[in-house]
Amino acid sequence: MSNGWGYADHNGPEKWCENFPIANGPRQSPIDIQPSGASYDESLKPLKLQYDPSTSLDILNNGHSFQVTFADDDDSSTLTEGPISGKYRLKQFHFHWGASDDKGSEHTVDGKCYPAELHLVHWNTEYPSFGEAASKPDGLAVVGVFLEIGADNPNLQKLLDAMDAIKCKGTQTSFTNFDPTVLLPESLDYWTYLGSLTTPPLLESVSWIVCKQSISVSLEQMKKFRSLLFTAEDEEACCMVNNYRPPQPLKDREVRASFK
Ligand SMILES: NS(=O)(=O)c1nnc(N(Cc2cn(-c3ccccc3)nn2)Cc2cn([C@@H]3O[C@H](CO)[C@@H](O)[C@H](O)[C@H]3O)nn2)s1
Ligand SMILES: [Zn+2]
Repeated sequence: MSNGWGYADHNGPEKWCENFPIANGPRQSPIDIQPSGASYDESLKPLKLQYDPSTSLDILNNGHSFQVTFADDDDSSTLTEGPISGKYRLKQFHFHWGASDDKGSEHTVDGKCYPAELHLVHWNTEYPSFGEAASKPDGLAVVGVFLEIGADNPNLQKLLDAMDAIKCKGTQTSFTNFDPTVLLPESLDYWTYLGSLTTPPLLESVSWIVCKQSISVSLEQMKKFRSLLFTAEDEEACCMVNNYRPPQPLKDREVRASFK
């Protein structure tokens, strides 16, 4: 790849293996979740997500998505229980979405794509930092939530209102007092499997926790996501859409369900 990774034909998911050979590794993400192939595991605990809104810091267009970053220097915002052991701190959340409503999610369910997918990224406090944790097989835990076209979702509005200030790559603005709990579905039933980051460096350090239930997003709200740009102010504008990696081979992995 002549320049950094992205989602275009010349630097997109089919090319990432050139600089990141782990792209063809044994535990890559996302995957197509096939509910009939998932085994109910009664030992799986309910997710325990405890977020302190005062830890939200800012919202950034990083040129691949937009992310809300959280202060992670103490245990104020954590994920515990569920399929993991120990305590994981919230680092950031971001989304992946499509150019049209028929695609955009990274995980699929029996081949069904959703228009967008939310990822809440946490790191294992067994390790001193996110960067250290990211290289360990049990270092990260990402909660995935599908977005489905429906009623306007008021809980997305604060994010959407901030988008005018982060239109271009490298722009960011303060984003305080936000509780990501409002972005979770009513039911926290989930599928879980061992996988990877879905963007380079594609590290195989993620316990994936994908919620069965989706949250709603309206057509107008999706248009706002698609108004962001992959490009910086001084570059030819390129709309930020289709920033998703397609499903990868399951290989020798099992998918467990927290529900019957
Ligand atoms: N589609 S998803 O699977 O969920 C995600 N895909 N990528 C995600 N992040 C980006 C990322 C970068 N690295 C990384 C790790 C080791 C060396 C170099 C890069 N891992 N994930 C999540 C993310 C990371 N960061 C920044 O990673 C830096 C390197 O560790 C760290 O110094 C900064 O403090 C932290 O802010 N922010 N977000 S998540
Ligand atoms: Zn992601």
